Amino acid sequence: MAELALRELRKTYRSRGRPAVDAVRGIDLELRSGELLGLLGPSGCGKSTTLRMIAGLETVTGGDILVGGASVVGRPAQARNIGVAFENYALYPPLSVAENLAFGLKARRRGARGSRGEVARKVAEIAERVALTDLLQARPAGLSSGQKQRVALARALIREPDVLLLDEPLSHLDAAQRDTTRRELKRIQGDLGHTTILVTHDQEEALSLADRIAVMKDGVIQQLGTPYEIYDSPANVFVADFVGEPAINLLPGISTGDGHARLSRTVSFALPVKVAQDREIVIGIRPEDLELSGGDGVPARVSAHEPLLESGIATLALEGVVRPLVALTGPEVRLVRDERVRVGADPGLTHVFDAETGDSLR
Ligand SMILES: Nc1ncnc2c1ncn2[C@@H]1O[C@H](COP(=O)(O)OP(=O)(O)OP(=O)(O)O)[C@@H](O)[C@H]1O
Repeated sequence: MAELALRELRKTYRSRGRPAVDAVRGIDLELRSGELLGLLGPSGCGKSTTLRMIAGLETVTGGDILVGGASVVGRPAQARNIGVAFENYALYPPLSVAENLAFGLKARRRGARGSRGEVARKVAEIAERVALTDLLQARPAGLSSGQKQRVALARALIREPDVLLLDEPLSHLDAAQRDTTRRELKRIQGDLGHTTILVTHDQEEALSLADRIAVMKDGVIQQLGTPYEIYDSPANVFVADFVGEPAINLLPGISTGDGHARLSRTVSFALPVKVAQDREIVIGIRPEDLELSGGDGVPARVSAHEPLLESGIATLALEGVVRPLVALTGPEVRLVRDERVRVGADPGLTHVFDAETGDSLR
């Protein structure tokens, strides 16, 4: 396995008669050998373009890509030793699973093809790893989405790549398959220790699989950190809003200068840091960090309560505040519409952002 580094990587798509699209605007990333990095962002943020440039399927407008310290930018895809498992599987329908896997091996070894025995041994070995042994003679059409996904993964792995690229590996799976395949993927990646980039728009996928996450928007990395760092200390409003389910409450307010944010004439929350008086800010409080208490706290009216099994979700109205507040409630809490409650938040868990730039002020 090798380290992977992206240096100031850029991509501008130019097509005649159309404005140029700056899809990737100077990305810097360093992956340790064996690390799994999640590249997370909304549709159109440049994730796939980044992956395709690393794989050699897309030209680079600027910057460099280094595998094990050596630039691969000038090399064609087949000479990069990078394994790619794409969203749409790209399996060959007339071939059996075993043949699809062997094909992956041969495609790279053109000229220096391994012996038949060696190919068969590698196919058997990788099939065992990803639990495909019983399906080696099946055709792709007869497989479930999760099984097809495992074949695509096995085909990328059989090349013993220096770097593994996974593009939305779980997006075609139903909820139950996604859970099991995600666990399998984590186990396999952990066992084999490939340096891996996983592209996804699904925060759960990124949070559960990745050692570190790079959150991307408009071709720029907004924040790079461990899942906990991203979740606990979002660098800006975009990251705070993109990561977390239900989404963080983001409420515009004015700093009072004495460690509070005023959200309306009667509603204010304590801030984790001192902010200059009259500065326009946005406070962020995660639904799970709000406490419904009988004692102190801000008066609120319940506008809806969804009691789920392990927890509930309360939607609350604060006096004079336009946006509703969403709070997670414990399994024992029963609320009715229009009930009056008090809601509070630990200032240590409250986030504060500049209203204009969106940057965190913590
Ligand atoms: N071949 C192309 N020609 C022109 N523009 C492109 C091309 N491919 C992608 N783009 C544009 O580049 C930007 C980034 O696209 P990209 O597919 O990398 O984003 P993404 O984050 O992977 O989104 P998705 O998850 O929807 O694939 C988008 O604005 C997209 O429209």
